[in-house]
Order: sequence, then C-alpha cells, then structure tokens
Amino acid sequence: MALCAAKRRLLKHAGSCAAWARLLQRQSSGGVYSSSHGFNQEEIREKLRAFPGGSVDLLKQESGIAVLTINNPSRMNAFSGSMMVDLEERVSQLENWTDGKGLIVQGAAGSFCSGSDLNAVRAISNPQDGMKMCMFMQNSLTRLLRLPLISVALVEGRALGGGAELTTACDFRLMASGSVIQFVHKHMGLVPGWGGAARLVRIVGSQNALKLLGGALKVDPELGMRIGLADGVLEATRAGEGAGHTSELLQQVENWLGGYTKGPAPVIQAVKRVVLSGRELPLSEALRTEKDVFGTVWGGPANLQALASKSKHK
Ligand SMILES: CCC(=O)SCCNC(=O)CCNC(=O)[C@H](O)C(C)(C)COP(=O)(O)OP(=O)(O)OC[C@H]1O[C@@H](n2cnc3c(N)ncnc32)[C@H](O)[C@@H]1OP(=O)(O)O
Repeated sequence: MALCAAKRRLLKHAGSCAAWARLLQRQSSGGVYSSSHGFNQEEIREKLRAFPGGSVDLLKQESGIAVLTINNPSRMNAFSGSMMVDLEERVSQLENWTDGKGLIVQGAAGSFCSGSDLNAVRAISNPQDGMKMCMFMQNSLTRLLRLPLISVALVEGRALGGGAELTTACDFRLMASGSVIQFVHKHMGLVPGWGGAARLVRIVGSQNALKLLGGALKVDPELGMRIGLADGVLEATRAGEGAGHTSELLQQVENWLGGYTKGPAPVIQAVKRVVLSGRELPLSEALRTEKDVFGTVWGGPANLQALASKSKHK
C-alpha cells in the first residue's frame, strides 16, 4: 500500500516534470535562431564587443518589478555593439528571476532609444555581419517578449528605428506627452530587422503597420492611442524635464503596472504564459499549453489559500 502511494507520488512528480519539460519546450525562452540556422552566438558576441559604449542596466526590485535602462545618453541611447551583448545578458538574468512579475523598459536621461549606433552600423555594413547582428537582436528581443513577466515600455522623448522595434518587444507601451515612436527605417534605406515589423503587425494590424513603415510616420501619444500602439499617456505634473520628471514618470508606470502584477509571482507568471501561448501558438497547441500552465497553479499555495478563505469577487 505504502509502495503504491510512493509510486503514485513518483508518477505524479514525473508527470509534472514532463509537463514542465513540454512547457519549456513549447514556450521556450529561447530565441528564433540556433546553430542549425548557421547562428554562432559567441562569434557575433565577439564582433559586437568591438563596438563599445554605453550600457544596459538592470535593477531588480523587491516588488517583483524590474527596471531595464538603455543607457547611452550622449548618443540618444543608441545601441552600441557592447550594449547589444549587455541586453542579451540582462534578458538571461530576467529569465532566471523566479520572483519576477513585471518589467519596465526605459531610456536614460529623458529619451527612449535612437536605434542602432550609426557608427557601429557603418563599420559592419557588409551583408554577412548585418545578418548576424539582425539574428542576434531578433533572438534577444524575442526572448524579452517571451519572459514570464508583464512588460511595459516607458516611452519618453524619441523611440526611433531599432528603438521603435524595442517598444514592440514589450507587452505594453505607455507614452509620455511629447514623445514619439517612429519607424524611420525607410529613410535609412532599410526595413525593421529586429523583429519589429512582425510584432507591429500583431499589435496594430497590417493596414496600420504598412502606413507606419511605408510613411515612416511619427506616432505621437494621440495617434498611438488611436491605433492601439500606445496603452496609455503619461502626464508629468512637474514642469520641464530632467531627473525629477523622469522619476515621476517611472513611478506612474510602476503604479500602472502594479494593477496587473498584484499577487504571487507564480500566478502572474502563469497569466503571462497563457496569454503568450495564445498570442504565438496555433489554437490546439495553445490549448495544450494552457492546460499545462493551469497544472502548475491548480492546487498551488495561492489556489489553496483562496479556497480556504472562501473569497468572494464583489
Ligand atoms: C535597427 C536599424 C536602426 O535603428 S536605423 C535608425 C538609426 N537611428 C537614427 O537614424 C537616428 C539618428 N539620429 C537622429 O535622428 C537624431 O540624432 C535624434 C535622435 C532625432 C536626436 O536629434 P537631436 O535632439 O537634434 O540631437 P542630436 O542629433 O544632436 O544627437 C545628439 C548626439 O547623439 C548622436 N546620435 C543620435 N542618434 C544616434 C545614433 N543612432 N547613432 C549614433 N549616434 C547618435 C548624435 O550624432 C549626436 O552626437 P554628437 O553630439 O553630434 O556627437
């Protein structure tokens, strides 16, 4: 009898391990490209490190909300090569953050991000290196969007080119008054390559995406709200710009995000996982993933506590 119970426990454990393995496989935080696509992560990291400058900084807070800052103010927070490597490392750290629930992505010193550093771009303008950089950034931004955290881009100042693409790798975008998101790629003889076009179509629909890319339109908060690119407008009460202004906006975003991240981390992460699978997977696969995610919270501490407290949802 005891043996049977132990066996049952073992089987249940094995079952839930298999569910986790399937989940991880299906909702793998991995990016799009691997060595089977001729992608050599170490090689491209080395190449990118040859273009230093700036940093991507991560602050994990006890609230379960982390702040990721694109920090290269003397170049309007353009991405140098070393910052691309930094971003990938910060995403890895966030993938391993078991207590995490939310993420805010912002630029330093009152501007979001002006895309890739044009000095680095000029130096690696040959097609092979361009492809490698494109695959590297697609992988990082895909992993960013797939984090089991609810993410928001705090758009202050300008989000241009790759900076506009970065905003689409977050679940939500909140735009400060006076800010602009602009896919300027056409003016540079380019199209988005960091996954921004594919994500934009899913956010605003193909008609709007075609207008934004084809016209390199400046999206201000009003247009952003109209087409669904922006999820809210931030108005600072403090006049002018500067550190006080920025921290007030950050507080507003933390409050906004807090409305969606209240509760235990495993439940919030499960919420993100089911929405992500609904967004990315064909229906039957999304349904199976939803079942697996459901299995990770059913009978869990938060579920048992809610049942014991006979909670009412008035
Ligand atoms: C993935 C593909 C892509 O990302 S393609 C898109 C690349 N990005 C761009 O083309 C943006 C180019 N920059 C601009 O249009 C302007 O600098 C913007 C961002 C509008 C700011 O204008 P403004 O406020 O007048 O400042 P500014 O031009 O004096 O710039 C301040 C310093 O920052 C630099 N900067 C700006 N953006 C970049 C960039 N992407 N790469 C490298 N440096 C950049 C400017 O050159 C300027 O530097 P400096 O003070 O002249 O030494």
